[in-house]
Amino acid sequence: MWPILCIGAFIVISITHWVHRWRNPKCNGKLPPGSMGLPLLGETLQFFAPNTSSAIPPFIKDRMKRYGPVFRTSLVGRPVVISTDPEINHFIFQQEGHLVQSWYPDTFTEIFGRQNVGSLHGFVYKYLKNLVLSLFGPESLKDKLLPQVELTAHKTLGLWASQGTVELKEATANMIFDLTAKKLISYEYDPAKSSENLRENFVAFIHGLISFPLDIPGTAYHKCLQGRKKAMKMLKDMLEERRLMPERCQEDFFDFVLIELKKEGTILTEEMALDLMFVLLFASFETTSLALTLAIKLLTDHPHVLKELTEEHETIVRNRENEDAKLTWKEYKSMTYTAQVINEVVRLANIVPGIFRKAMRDIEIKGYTIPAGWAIMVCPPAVHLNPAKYENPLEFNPGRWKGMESNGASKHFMAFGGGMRFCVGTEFTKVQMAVFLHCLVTQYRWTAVKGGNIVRTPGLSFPDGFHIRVSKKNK
Ligand code: HEM
Repeated sequence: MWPILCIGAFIVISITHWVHRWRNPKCNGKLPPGSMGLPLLGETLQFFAPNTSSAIPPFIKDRMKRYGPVFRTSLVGRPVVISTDPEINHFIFQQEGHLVQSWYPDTFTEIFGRQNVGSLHGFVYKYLKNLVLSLFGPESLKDKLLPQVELTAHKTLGLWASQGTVELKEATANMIFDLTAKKLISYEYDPAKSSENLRENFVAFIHGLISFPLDIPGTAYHKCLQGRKKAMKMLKDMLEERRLMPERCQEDFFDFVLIELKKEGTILTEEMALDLMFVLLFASFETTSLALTLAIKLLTDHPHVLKELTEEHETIVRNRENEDAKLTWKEYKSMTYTAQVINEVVRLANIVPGIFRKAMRDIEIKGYTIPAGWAIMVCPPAVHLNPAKYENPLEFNPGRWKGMESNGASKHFMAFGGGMRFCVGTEFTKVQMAVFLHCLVTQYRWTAVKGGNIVRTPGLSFPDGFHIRVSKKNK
């Protein structure tokens, strides 16, 4: 009897001690206020709970009210400090490689690969970043990508006009995926040649990425992992096939990789190259298609903005010697109001609801200590919807960006991140959005048919899609 009682008491004391330790983590200073939630689960379920508003996510807003702009919590088994404070966010971005390091939950690494650019640091990271910039940076955009983007937009819009209704999120994602896949690996899906479509493996990806990490059949996360496996196999097979082909000069990213892998002392590995291709394919189409879908939804709901935008683009066409000439870089750079519309769309879209870092040592900030090893989540929606900075923050008002069109990143605008890890695809996104809008408003009109409702988990999604009917304008 006594031994059983003793064992029982020992178990109760151990669990109580463990729960107490969970709720009151060790810290060599003062932790930010907050709750660590339930043991192991933390506050993960509340964080991922769907909501249909475009305001600051309820999870964040409630805690800002209760604890102030910086608070602690636990997400997917990790202690996290969440910052909604523009000064702290800015400081964190500037500390990359010093006090903090880019870090994402293990689930992200599982999906994007251990050698993906977001998980690499130091000179290997710099090497990969330069590689991406050579593909999608300003020089490449100006000389090669701008005409390709315009051609793709024209072709796509022509196709849509010949169809009944189009579900915009899926249709823009397909358009962008095709363009990026062509640029990176010269991939074009041909059902006559292969039953496997690379694009199909990326379905519902953003949903799975920012969802509860439960790897069992039926969950979004599981679907995501299965998609990654199949996509990686296809990419690997394609690279193998290319290796067996006669050497050709550099036409796409695969050619570059094969040349680079042959060099003595190269730091590029096949795994790194494949993870990079996967990340770029995902990052380019999933994010920009959400931004474009929201842009068209907002333009549909705000005819006065659409009118001003259309006027800007019609003026560009009118001022040309030949109206059918191709868009030039100078014309793109002259799209001032369009740039304001794009900034306003990405401010409201909050496509990336959290940017993660890991504290490399104890960080003292505004009277609090963030312990070494903890995750830090910078929260862009809280910054973008701050009424002290953006009057009527939920209003779609592109004019608020007048004079600040070329805003890269600032303490109050971090849709594309900030500091050393600032998004390398920013200008590519802006070119794609501006050129697509140019082709759309100068040559086509559209009407909304159904859908357009938004859900955030906390990543943005359109659960019923956004269905529109497109027709050619009568000139
Ligand atoms: C609306 C469109 C986009 C949004 C909102 C967006 C947002 C972001 C954000 C917030 C980051 C910073 C992540 C961090 O600091 O940890 C980032 C990084 C990154 N983005 Fe984008 N992005 C977009 C489009 C693109 C495109 C089109 C590409 C591909 C060409 C791309 C490729 C990348 C890459 C490779 C990184 C990692 C950079 C690094 O670690 O230094 N993004 N993006």
